[in-house]
Amino acid sequence: MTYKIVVLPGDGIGPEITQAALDVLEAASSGVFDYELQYEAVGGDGIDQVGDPCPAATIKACSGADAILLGAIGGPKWEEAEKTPEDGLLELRENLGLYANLRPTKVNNSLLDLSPLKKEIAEGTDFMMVRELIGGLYFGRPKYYDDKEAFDTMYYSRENIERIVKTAFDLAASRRKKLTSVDKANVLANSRLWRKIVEEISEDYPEVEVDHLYVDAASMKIITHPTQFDVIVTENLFGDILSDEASVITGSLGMLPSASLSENGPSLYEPIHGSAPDIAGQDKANPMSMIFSVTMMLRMSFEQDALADKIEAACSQVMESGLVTGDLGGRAATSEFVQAVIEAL
Ligand SMILES: NC(=O)c1ccc[n+]([C@@H]2O[C@H](COP(=O)([O-])OP(=O)(O)OC[C@H]3O[C@@H](n4cnc5c(N)ncnc54)[C@H](O)[C@@H]3O)[C@@H](O)[C@H]2O)c1
Ligand SMILES: CC(C)[C@H](C(=O)O)[C@@H](O)C(=O)O
Ligand SMILES: [Mg+2]
Repeated sequence: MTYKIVVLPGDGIGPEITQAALDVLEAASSGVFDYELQYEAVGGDGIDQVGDPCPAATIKACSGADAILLGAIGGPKWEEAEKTPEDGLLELRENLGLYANLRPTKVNNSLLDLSPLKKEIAEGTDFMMVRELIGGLYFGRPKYYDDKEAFDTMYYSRENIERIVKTAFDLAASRRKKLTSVDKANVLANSRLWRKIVEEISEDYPEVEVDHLYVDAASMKIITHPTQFDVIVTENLFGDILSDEASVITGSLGMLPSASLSENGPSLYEPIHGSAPDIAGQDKANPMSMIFSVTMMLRMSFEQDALADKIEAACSQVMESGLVTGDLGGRAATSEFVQAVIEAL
């Protein structure tokens, strides 16, 4: 069976790390996993190619794919566009119904030196953030600003909260059976409903231990006690912020992948970071976020666990040898790192 993977390289370092990860996949998968790639435009690339950051052809191709890989979008060139690359990304997520964004923070205990945290704090960190991806302040209407005032709308329906919370409970039940729900129920109406629904659904999952944290305290505990977490579930904006914070425990934002799931359609895999315009085009980007996005795809969309393990083992071996990119304190170029991973396969 030949699987169809739609590839959206995007902008900035997006195309560089996408190519790097696909080179690794090609070298590792020969004779084991058969796939074909279809490239489509998104973000600034979509604006440049067809005048739209979320072209209809891209949505159509994604809908018919077995999985989607996205590099990153955005950059100064398109900041003033009528429809920005970021608008395009949100439109893509909404159109594909990608409601659950899974962002794993897992520390490799043989690479503890890469973490800015003390070894004894970072060691054993392994949690999954489940970020609601198509609701909340990002999508609520009205949304408006002029020179005198601005407003955004934070909106969640019961159905949308139930859907993401159930996904998080299912995940916790398959892991270490601990779920932390992060909200701001001491201030926000949205969070009050969120917390109530988490409590209701917890009755269906007696084996899962549940606790609630306010988002400000959560941001502190993620850094001081990262091993205390198993699955974290939170709304869109909180999840955006907390996951960039969490990534640092592994050593760099350039390490974190994600999987975005819909109810029936294909899943989309992308790094959690952006297009890094400050290092784009310089062969400096850490491709690990994209390589891990590919291994998440292999596991979650194609049940290719052995292939994913093989790729990750080769990456660990290279990083353990000290060959890492600048964000992790090393000097390796992206191309040099990828070459070493391919040799280690
Ligand atoms: N999903 C996405 O495509 C996505 C996510 C976040 C930001 N963005 C967009 O990206 C653009 C830049 O935003 P930003 O600078 O705030 O965030 P960013 O995530 O692009 O970069 C933040 C910092 O992390 C570094 N970094 C990120 N990924 C790295 C990697 N793989 N290797 C090494 N270093 C890496 C960058 O060099 C930069 O110093 C903006 O247009 C923003 O809207 C897109
Ligand atoms: C670019 C932006 C719209 C996006 C988000 O906020 O979701 C990004 O920060 C992310 O984390 O994927
Ligand atoms: Mg973000």
